[in-house]
Amino acid sequence: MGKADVIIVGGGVMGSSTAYSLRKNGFEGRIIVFEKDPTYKYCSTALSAGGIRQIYSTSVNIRLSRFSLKVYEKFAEKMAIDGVRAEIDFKQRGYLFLATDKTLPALQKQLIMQNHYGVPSEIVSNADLKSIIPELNTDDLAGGLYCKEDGYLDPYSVMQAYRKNAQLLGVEYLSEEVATILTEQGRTTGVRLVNGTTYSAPIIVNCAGAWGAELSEKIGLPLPLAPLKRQIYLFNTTEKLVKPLPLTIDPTGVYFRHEGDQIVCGFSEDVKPGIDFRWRRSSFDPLWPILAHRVPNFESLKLESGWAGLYNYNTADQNAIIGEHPLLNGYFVALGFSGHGMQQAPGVGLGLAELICNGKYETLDLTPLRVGRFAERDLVIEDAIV
Ligand SMILES: NCCCC(=O)O
Repeated sequence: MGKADVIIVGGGVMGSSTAYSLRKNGFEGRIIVFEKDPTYKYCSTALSAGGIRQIYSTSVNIRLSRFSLKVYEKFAEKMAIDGVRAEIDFKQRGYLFLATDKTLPALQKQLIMQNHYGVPSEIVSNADLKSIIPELNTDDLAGGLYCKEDGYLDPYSVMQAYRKNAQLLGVEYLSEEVATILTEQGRTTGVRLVNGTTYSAPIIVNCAGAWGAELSEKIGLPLPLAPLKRQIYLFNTTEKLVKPLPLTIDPTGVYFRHEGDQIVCGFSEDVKPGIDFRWRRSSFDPLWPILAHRVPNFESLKLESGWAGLYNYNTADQNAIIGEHPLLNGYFVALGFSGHGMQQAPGVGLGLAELICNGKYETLDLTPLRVGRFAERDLVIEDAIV
């Protein structure tokens, strides 16, 4: 039997940010991260669209995302190894929610809370929209909510930088799959791997993403989570846009941004919950007219490729579930990010590390995202879920 002080299940961005932050917070014990797929082929981090925004409607999401964005701004230098910067291609080209007459008042309300926490978001007019995206069709719009500090980055590079830095600090990564968490008298005692080996540890952190719900359910602690397929498309336009795009969200929910010279776009389709990575070209058909209506240059687009990833979707309130489980000592979770995990990973890792090392949050209060909120009927109602 192996022995550790902390076991983290899942080595994606959440698990790796947590492992790294534990070390940075002075945790000296043995930390093992079990990652079943070291190629990260199906990991939600690697398949994410990489949008980084602070424009949310709830205090906890705004604070957590703002903290994380500030980390990303200095990430390349801070995570450099042997003088080699950890480039993450963070392009602060802004985030833009386009609004109709109907949706603008809700965005105006969000703005007050965002500005209160120092987020430099602003309500922009149709004329402003034209200066941000000169080709935009604003005929049916009433303006938008824009934050120029926001943008997009390369999620895989962020995850790898956390992983490499954690390893340099002595965190062990083992390419094994955890079959179940072991418990005894109301506390965690370790994990059993699919290969039959057991590892003991007083603290287990479930960062298993889309597979995290199943792991929790096996020990009788179901969480309101479901994996949902999300497809992303990459296309070319013959007529290039004159300016780089912010990550732009159409009132229909279709979003798009530049990826080099190409455009990445996505949409949260209505799908049945389940593990499904099949990318279908035909799913793009309904998006094309929406894109062509919004930016006439997209009329003649050429769909090049795409991929499908999974949201670890919180079916109760579409927000992260973070912290120690109230019914099992030593069992911590960071799950349910519902498509906004990349925007929060640095803050989540730090928060969990503080909670594990010191028994409380110090830098950022993430209590609103606690596991117990479902039983307490104290949900976090967030209006800005894409
Ligand atoms: N979740 C896809 C990217 C858009 C957003 O949530 O900001």
